[in-house]
Amino acid sequence: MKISKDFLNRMKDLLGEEEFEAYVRSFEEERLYGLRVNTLKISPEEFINITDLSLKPVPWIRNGFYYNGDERPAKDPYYYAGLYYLQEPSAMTPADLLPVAPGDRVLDLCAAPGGKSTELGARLQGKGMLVSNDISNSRAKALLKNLELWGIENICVTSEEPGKLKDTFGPFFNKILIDAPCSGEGMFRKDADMVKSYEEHGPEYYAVIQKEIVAQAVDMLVPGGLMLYSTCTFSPCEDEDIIRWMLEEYEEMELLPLPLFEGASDGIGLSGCLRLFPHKVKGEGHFMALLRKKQSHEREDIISKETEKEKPLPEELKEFLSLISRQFDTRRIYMKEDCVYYLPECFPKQGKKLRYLRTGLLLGELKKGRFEPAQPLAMALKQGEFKQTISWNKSDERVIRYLKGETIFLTEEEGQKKGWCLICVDGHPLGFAKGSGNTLKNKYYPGWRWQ
Ligand SMILES: C[S@@+](CC[C@H](N)C(=O)[O-])C[C@H]1O[C@@H](n2cnc3c(N)ncnc32)[C@H](O)[C@@H]1O
Repeated sequence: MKISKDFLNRMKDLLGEEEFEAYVRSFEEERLYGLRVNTLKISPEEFINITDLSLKPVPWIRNGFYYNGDERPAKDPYYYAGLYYLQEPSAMTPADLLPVAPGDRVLDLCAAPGGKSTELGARLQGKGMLVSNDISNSRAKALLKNLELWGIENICVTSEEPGKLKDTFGPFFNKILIDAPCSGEGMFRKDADMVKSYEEHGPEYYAVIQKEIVAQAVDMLVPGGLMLYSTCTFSPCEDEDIIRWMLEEYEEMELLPLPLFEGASDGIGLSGCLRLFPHKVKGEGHFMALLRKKQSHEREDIISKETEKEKPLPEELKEFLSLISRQFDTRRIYMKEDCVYYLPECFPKQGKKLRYLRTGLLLGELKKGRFEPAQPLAMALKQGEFKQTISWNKSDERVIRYLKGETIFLTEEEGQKKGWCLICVDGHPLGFAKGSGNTLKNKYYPGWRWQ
């Protein structure tokens, strides 16, 4: 790997001679592979019991694990069931340090492909709302898939400039994550391509963008709300300098010191921030700072108290929802063209239109008197919640055949099925099928098929 002298000199200045040597030696070590367990669907302890992967815990992340680089966790039915997300261990830290709780209104401003949003969404446990945004439409599509695979139902996915979100939402969120676009110095060992893009756009280029994003985010935070700013780069001009600038520019913002853990370092020249270096932790490079907008109590008027009226639902939709043992609040059901969505509980009425890739959980489509359930609904269900469920062991060859989109035949023991069935692997939903005698017509979403 060819790293510019200029960058290495800057690192030497930043770290001092001795630590710099240790940093350079870290490039000879193998890159690390990590996965994070989806606590919406399974506990880390249960996951360890059922997986074939050889896992070792990431010491500072409760649901984070290292796996061996020669294993292929993305070719595993449990991956298709959304039980885990593949993520470099240091990158697990920002979402872990933003204290998100059920009921929060969370904005992940630079969210694609969803490494942090998936964790934030899991922490909401279906209550409150997560708005995940990325300016890049193509990256936002990957984000949407990851969030839906993960089974998060209270999401909105947008692809907008932060200023447009600010004009629409105003001060609305009580937790904001900015995982800012950056020069990526902390990822050189993991991804050699980062070195090439670094030559094109270095720290100074990104510092301008970061300030623009932060400025919009401050205005979207309610008083008392928390903001976690993170990058995967080392240059202070993208890290501590941005935080210092924010504190000077917005006197309502204050820095909340982050707790250090073994291997983590304090901010450079600004105590209370947190840095991760590849020569000190088993992970790549990261920077984080937690801030709060001052004022002790939140504004009461943020969410409109205006309540929607109960809506009459089409009969075919009512009939399908009766197969699910969960109460749907019909005021949150939103129909656009033939698609039916279930909006998050605090979805605000907005004046201006945003580029939404998704508003809430996609329940399905109304098709000439029928209702066809959608893949995201299957992923958001628990096995016991759907009337007719079929669960196969991971070793049953029909699991992969189902994921490939093939028609499946039931055994005599399984009996005959009629109508919609939720297909599961070891009790974890994969998608829908429609039973007709001993045949299951495959309804797995074609765009997600096993390749
Ligand atoms: C570091 S990556 C985010 C990684 C993501 N948080 C994750 O954990 O998977 C930064 C993202 O910011 C997006 N981005 C760049 N400029 C932006 C802007 N002005 N507003 C919002 N997103 C932006 C990029 O498209 C990129 O996906």
